[in-house]
Amino acid sequence: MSKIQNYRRGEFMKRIGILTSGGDAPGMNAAVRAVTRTALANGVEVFGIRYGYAGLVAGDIFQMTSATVADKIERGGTFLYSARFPEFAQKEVQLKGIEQLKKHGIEALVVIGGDGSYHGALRLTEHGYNAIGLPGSIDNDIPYTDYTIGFDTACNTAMEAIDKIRDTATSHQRVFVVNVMGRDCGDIALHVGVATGADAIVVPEEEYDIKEIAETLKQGFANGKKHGLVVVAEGVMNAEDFKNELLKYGDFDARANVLAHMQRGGNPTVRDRVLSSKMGAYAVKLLLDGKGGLAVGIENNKLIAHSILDLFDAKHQGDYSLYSLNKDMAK
Ligand SMILES: Nc1ncnc2c1ncn2[C@@H]1O[C@H](COP(=O)(O)OP(=O)(O)OP(=O)(O)O)[C@@H](O)[C@H]1O
Ligand SMILES: O=P(O)(O)OC[C@H]1O[C@](O)(CO)[C@@H](O)[C@@H]1O
Ligand SMILES: [Mg+2]
Repeated sequence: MSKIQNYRRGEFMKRIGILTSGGDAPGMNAAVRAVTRTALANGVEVFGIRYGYAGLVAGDIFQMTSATVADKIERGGTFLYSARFPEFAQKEVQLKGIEQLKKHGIEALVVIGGDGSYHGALRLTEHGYNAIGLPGSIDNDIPYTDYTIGFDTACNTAMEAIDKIRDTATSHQRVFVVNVMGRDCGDIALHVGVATGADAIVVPEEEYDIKEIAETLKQGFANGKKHGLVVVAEGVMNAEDFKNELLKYGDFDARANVLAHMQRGGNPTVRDRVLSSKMGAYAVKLLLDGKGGLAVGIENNKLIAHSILDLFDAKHQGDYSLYSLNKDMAK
């Protein structure tokens, strides 16, 4: 792996920085709080960096106290703000970011974000600044972690929205095709589909047969069901297009619905707050141990840290047993 600075625990490390990057996720604030409070408890000063890597390069950096992170654990979004800043893939831009870190005496960084943000963290570590990544993304698309920060909240938000959709679907005996987020990952669709009793779940990781889905829906109505529900991961197909395809195989009264960014907002659930708190504290421990270029994860309820490099060769493994489980229950 890349260069590692060997700070001794608490001895040389005086200041760390923290930023949030990529798509925001509920629980990011709880993670920032955990990092800040844990660092302060270990005698390390903490600097917040606004607007992800864009703010790092621009020098939008401020010292945080315990009070800065008060009243934040329950809030959605990220109070440090986020940004997509593709310029950070360029070495000269990364070096500008490092100049800012040096200017503020910041010796190491915690980055909360997705796979793109991890690339930035790895580059900083390679340039001699230890950076640790925390998986902040609603998509649950990051390898070597069972769950990402924000996934549970997003699933609950989508589930509640679909429960409401079902009220109107039943009243009118309609079929609803609902898009949930997840870009190229079907985890939100799988979990939410099972939790809402969907007739079919469509995810990028599994083959689907639209004719078979139409038959399941028809059978449902024949069995006395008063509504139909198909949960489609956004990466597979737009809900409107999927609905139109479905109508080729069945004479349904159907509607399409895209839940979109509402899934990214809202107060984090207990699970997300606890996960964020554990991961944030662990990231500080790793930095105090002189480690960098690592991504924090949780596997079988145990905190782990993997080289970020390993993550780029791996693919997140979801619980695909949910797919067949749902198929059986939809019959
Ligand atoms: N190859 C790279 N090298 C350095 N920095 C990168 C690289 N790729 C992405 N980044 C930085 O990380 C930021 C976030 O990346 P991206 O937009 O891919 O989101 P993400 O972290 O993967 O989150 P999500 O996919 O969950 O929204 C980018 O805007 C950029 O600043
Ligand atoms: O509109 P934006 O910010 O580009 O993000 C949309 C994407 O972000 C994600 O929510 C991940 O954060 C994806 O599921 C979605 O495709
Ligand atoms: Mg990403």
